[in-house]
Amino acid sequence: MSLQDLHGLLSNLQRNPGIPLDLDWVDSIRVNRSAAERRAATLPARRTVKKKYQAAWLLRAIACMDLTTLGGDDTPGTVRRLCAKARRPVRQEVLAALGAEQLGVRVGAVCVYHQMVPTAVEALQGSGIPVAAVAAGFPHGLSPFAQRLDEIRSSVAAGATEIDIVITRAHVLTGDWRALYDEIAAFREACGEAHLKTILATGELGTLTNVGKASAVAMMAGADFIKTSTGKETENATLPVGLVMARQIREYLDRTGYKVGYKPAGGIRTAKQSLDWLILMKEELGNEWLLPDLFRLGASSLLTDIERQLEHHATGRYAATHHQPMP
Ligand SMILES: O=C[C@H](O)COP(=O)(O)O
Repeated sequence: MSLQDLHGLLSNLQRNPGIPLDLDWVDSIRVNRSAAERRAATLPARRTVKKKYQAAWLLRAIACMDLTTLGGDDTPGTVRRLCAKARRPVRQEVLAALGAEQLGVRVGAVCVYHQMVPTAVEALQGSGIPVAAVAAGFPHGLSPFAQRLDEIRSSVAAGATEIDIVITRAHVLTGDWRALYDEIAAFREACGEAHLKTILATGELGTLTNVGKASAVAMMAGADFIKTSTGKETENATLPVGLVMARQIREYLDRTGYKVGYKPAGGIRTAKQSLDWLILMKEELGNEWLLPDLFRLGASSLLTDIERQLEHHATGRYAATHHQPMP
């Protein structure tokens, strides 16, 4: 199956409509941090990707990547260059050497601030690559609620088909699950047909138990994806957090029959880290979560290292980083 076909599967997935808030379920969630850390530590050690398959796995990581720029210094020019990279993330000669020219390699989405949505939509026209916008007072989620809803609607009107919202961390830290549920459900409604990715900012939630509970509430409220971090917290995506969230996704599937996607984001910079995340998905959720409709890696600089590793697979040599220019 080509990577284009994988992207084609996107539209066939039934969206999670959400379910009523189930507080008994939320109360029952308890996470033992040391057990989660031990299990997460064994994942990269127990399962490695054999060298001959590594290039294919790295191409898969690219297909699942939300290529991101969320800088205060973003300009239409840098966003256009990023979109050009999104269309052709790996140099032609590297793909040719890997025998992967026909795969149609491209990224999962391009993720930008609202201001840059029209530029990205125009630059990606005809590519089939969705534009994701961060919204709802990103990164802290503390602007007036009505404004956060407006922001979502404006990004959808501008052409974003995926909306990455942030939650009010205080709702989690005070255990106000009803407020969290209502907030996310309102964001989902404001998204309309656009897919809702719910950023939990896990590094600010205090405990893994809170991460588990917030994951469950977000899915109950209708999140299409749950996502770890904004990339702006001190602690971003970690494997123990990934394990907790993946297990909640599995639990939600078992109880409701709905598949919710997963997006680790923030601090994922090396090809090796991207393989660790793919292994975690395969082990905990199975092969369907290795496809862009259910898995994304949010990253601003990961592609540079993946391209470097692919070049090494293709030629046996490492190129200087400046040979894989990013905007
Ligand atoms: O959602 C994506 C993150 O903002 C990217 O974080 P990063 O710059 O650490 O890769």
